[in-house]
Amino acid sequence: MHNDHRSHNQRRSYDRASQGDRNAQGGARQNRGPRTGGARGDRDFRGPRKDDRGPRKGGFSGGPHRDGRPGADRGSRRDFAPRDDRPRDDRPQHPRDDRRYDQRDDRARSPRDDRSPRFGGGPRRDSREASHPREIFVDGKLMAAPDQDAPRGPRSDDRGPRGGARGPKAHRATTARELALAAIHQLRQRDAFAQDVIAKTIDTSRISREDRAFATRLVLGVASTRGTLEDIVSSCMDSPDDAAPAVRDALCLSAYEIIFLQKSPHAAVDQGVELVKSVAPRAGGLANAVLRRVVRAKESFPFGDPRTDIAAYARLHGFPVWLAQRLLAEMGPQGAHSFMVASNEPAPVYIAVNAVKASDDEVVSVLADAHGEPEPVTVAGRTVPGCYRIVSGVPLNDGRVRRMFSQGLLLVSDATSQVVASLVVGQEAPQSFLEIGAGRATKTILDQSCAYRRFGAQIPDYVTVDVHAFKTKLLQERVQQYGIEVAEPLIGDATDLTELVGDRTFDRVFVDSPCTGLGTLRRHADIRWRLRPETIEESAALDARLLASAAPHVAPGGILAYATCTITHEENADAVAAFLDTEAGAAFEVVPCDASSDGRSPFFSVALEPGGPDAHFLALLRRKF
Ligand SMILES: C[S@@+](CC[C@H](N)C(=O)[O-])C[C@H]1O[C@@H](n2cnc3c(N)ncnc32)[C@H](O)[C@@H]1O
Repeated sequence: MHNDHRSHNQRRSYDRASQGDRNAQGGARQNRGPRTGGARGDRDFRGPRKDDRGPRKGGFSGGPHRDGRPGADRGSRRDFAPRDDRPRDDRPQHPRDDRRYDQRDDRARSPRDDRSPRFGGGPRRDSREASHPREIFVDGKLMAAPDQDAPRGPRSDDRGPRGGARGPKAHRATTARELALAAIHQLRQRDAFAQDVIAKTIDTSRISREDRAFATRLVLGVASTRGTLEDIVSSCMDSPDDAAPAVRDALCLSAYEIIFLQKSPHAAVDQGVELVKSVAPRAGGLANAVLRRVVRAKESFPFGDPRTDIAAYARLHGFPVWLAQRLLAEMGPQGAHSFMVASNEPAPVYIAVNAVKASDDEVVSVLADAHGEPEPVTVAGRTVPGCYRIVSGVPLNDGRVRRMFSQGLLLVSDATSQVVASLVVGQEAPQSFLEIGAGRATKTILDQSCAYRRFGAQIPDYVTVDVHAFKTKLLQERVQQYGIEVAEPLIGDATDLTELVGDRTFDRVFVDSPCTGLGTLRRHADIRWRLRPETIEESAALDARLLASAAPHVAPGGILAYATCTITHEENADAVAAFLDTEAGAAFEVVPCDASSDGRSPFFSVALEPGGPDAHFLALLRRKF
C-alpha cells in the first residue's frame, strides 16, 4: 500500500513532529466524540458545502489544515475508547479484560437497559443473547453458527442499513457493500466486537466466497481505521454533526475504499453514493459531493510527510499517533512498519484439532472435502501439531464442518496460541496444573488436547481460575462440549490465590495475562482506538501482582509460565525481569523455551508480520527451591 519512507534520522524527526503535533492540538477541534447524529440522527445530513472545492480547510484534525499541517492526534480523542460510559471506578480493572470480554459479557448478564448514550441504540445484544441452539467458538468467543441468523425481514424504515439483498433495491450498491454497511452500523449501535458481527451478518450470508471476503475486509478495515476515516469524512462535510449515523457509516466505508484500498475513484464514489442512498434515498447528490471531496483529499493524504511527521505516519496506517509512536519506539522503523501493515491485513484463519476427540486425518479430510483447503502450519521453524491454516476460510456452510464444531472436534484458534499451549504443557506429563485467567477455556482445551496428543492422557489435576463467573460458566459448558477434564473451575481474583487454593502447589502454573492484546489487532479491529497509553502500565502492574501471587503455588522444580499476546516490553520481558527481582521471584530461574524464535532470547516471542499468526510472548520460569 505504501513504502516505508523512514530515513536513518527519522526517529528524531518524529519526536519533533509529534511535539509540534501536540502543540497543534490546542487549536483545532479535538477530543470530540464521533458525530453520530444524536438527536438530529433522523436527518440524513445537512450535506456538504454548495461548491465542490475539496475538503474543508482547517477546523478538523484528520485532513489538511490551511497551512498544510496535519491535524491532532486521533488517538487522544474520545471518539471510540470511552464507549464504556460507566464512571471510571466502575469499569473493569484490567485492560485486556475490559477490551476483549468484559464489556460484552457484563452486558450479557445485565438487565437489557444498558444503553450507550453516545450511540443511542436500544438495548445492547450480543451473540449469547440469541436463542439459537447451535453456536461455535471462534477465538474463545461464542458465535452463531450458520443458518441461525437468517436474513432479516424487510426494514420498517430507511435509516438503518439492510442486512442483505432482499426484494427489489432502490439503489445499485453491491450486496457485499450492503452487508458490510449493515455490520459496521451494528458495530456502532451495539458496541459489539467486529468478529462477532461479521460472523452473524457476513459469514452466514449466501453471497460468494469472494464477496464475503471483500465485505469482511471492509468491516475490519473501517473498524481499524475508524478514527482516521471519521476525520477525513468530517473534513469533507460542512455540517458533519448533522450526518445521520447510517449515512456517516456509509461515507466512512466509501472513504476507506478510496483512501486505504486505493479503489478507482469513479467506482468508489459511484458505489458510495448508492450505499448512502440505500440508507437515505434522498441523500445521493450530497453523498456524491462529499465523496468527490474525499477523492480530492486522497491526493494529499496523509496530510504531511510520513518520514518526518508522526501524525501523518500514523494516519497513513490508520493508527492513533500515540500508538504509532509506541510501536516505533518498541520495534524500530522496520518492525513498526511491518506490524502496522500486518495489523491492517485480514488475519489468517487457523484451527486446532482437539486430539481428545478426533484425529488430524479425520478433521483434515472433512475440511478438504468442504473446500477449506487445510494446510499444516509452521511457526518459528517448527510444525505445530494439530494446527491447520484454513486457506479459504472455515467452510461453515458445510453441515459436516458445522457438526465437527458443535461436537467439539476442532476449534478456531490462532497458531501462536497453539504453540504457547504446547510449550506450557511441556515435555514431561504434569500431574497438576493451575491456569490463571482461563477465560472461556480456549487455552484449557488447547493444553489438554496437547497433553492427550503428547502423553496419551489429559492432565489429571487441572484447575482453572478466572475472576469472572460468567466466563467460568462458559468455560464449563465448553470443556464439556470438547471432552476436556477440569478438576476445579474456580472463580475469584488470582491476585490473591491463597484465598482460592490455600497452600496447594502445582507442577505447572500458567498465567495467561490479561494484557493489552496489541498482538491481536487484526482480530480485534477496534482495540487500537480503545486503548490508552496508560493502559499499558496498568496492565503491567496487574501482571506483577498475578506473578507474585502465583509464585508460592509452583511446586519446587515446577514451572511458572507467563504468556501475553502483546508486544510492549513493559508487559513482556520487563515484566519477567521485574518479577525475578522480587523476593518471590528470586526462587525462579528462566528456562529457555524450545521454540525461541531468534535463537538468542530465552523467551518465545512471535512478531506480527503480514500473512503470519498473531504476536505472542511466553516466558518459562523454573522454581529452584
Ligand atoms: C488473556 S485472557 C484469557 C484467555 C483464556 N486463557 C483463553 O485462552 O480463552 C485473560 C483472562 O484473565 C482474566 N482475569 C483478569 N484479571 C484477573 C484476575 N485478577 N484474576 C483472575 N482472572 C483474571 C480475564 O477475565 C480473562 O479471562
